[in-house]
Amino acid sequence: MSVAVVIVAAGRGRRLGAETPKQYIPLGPTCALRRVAETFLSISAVRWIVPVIHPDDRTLCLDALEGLRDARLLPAVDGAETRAKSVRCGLEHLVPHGPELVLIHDAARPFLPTTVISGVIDALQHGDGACAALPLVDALWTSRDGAALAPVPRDGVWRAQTPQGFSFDKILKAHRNHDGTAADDVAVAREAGLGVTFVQGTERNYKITTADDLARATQDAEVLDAKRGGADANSAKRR
Ligand SMILES: Nc1ccn([C@@H]2O[C@H](COP(=O)(O)OP(=O)(O)OP(=O)(O)O)[C@@H](O)[C@H]2O)c(=O)n1
Ligand SMILES: C[C@](O)(CO)[C@H](O)COP(=O)(O)O
Repeated sequence: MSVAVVIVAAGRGRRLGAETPKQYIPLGPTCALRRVAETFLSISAVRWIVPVIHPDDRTLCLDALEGLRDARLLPAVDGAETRAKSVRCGLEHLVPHGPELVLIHDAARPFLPTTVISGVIDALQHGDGACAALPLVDALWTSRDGAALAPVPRDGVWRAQTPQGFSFDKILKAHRNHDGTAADDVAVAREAGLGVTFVQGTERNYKITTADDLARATQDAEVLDAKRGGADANSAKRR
């Protein structure tokens, strides 16, 4: 199965409110966009990767991806004013390549384990759509003016993550028929009547949305890079 990847990175990070869009903020030596690109490049089934960026971020993107010399990493394309419209820009760019499957991932989720990617690809052998997700564990409430009103049943409620993967032709058609407002691609797929299976995500694959998330990501990057540095040093000693 030929697999393409769309990395959506055209957002402005308004809820974080930093000067630089969050996908380009250094997390240790490398930013979220580069971490995500490197993770997908480590998967041999992946044949094409297209980053979708804001037109104002061309230089930031070139700096972020500098030195990643791999023909599978295609030049970045411009996104649009909503996430769904940005995804569509990426999908349209992949049309000439004719992939069978496409994985769509947020650049703002920097710590994506390769096992989650494999889980999504595996699930696509049996259906049109698959989404990394986690069952909800906290109690859910409605409220008014900050006061608790009523509990909301949480059985069967999931928190969607990315990657969200699909048969390429079907999700392209779904996006072409969609108005560009959906929060994620599962919503676009369901609107088109496609089946989507949830596969096991992980808490590590969180999205940087707020300042707390950025602080957490900065710490996680330090721990992860230290571990990797240790592992690299050990394997060099064994050689
Ligand atoms: N018009 C948009 C909006 C979002 N995204 C991307 O979609 C992912 C998830 O979006 P979100 O966390 O909402 O990012 P932002 O839109 O940047 O954040 P905010 O809503 O706080 O402005 C991010 O990787 C973001 O770059 C995109 O490519 N194009
Ligand atoms: C695509 C997504 O990351 C899945 O959780 C999410 O829908 C992005 O939406 P947000 O509302 O901008 O956080």
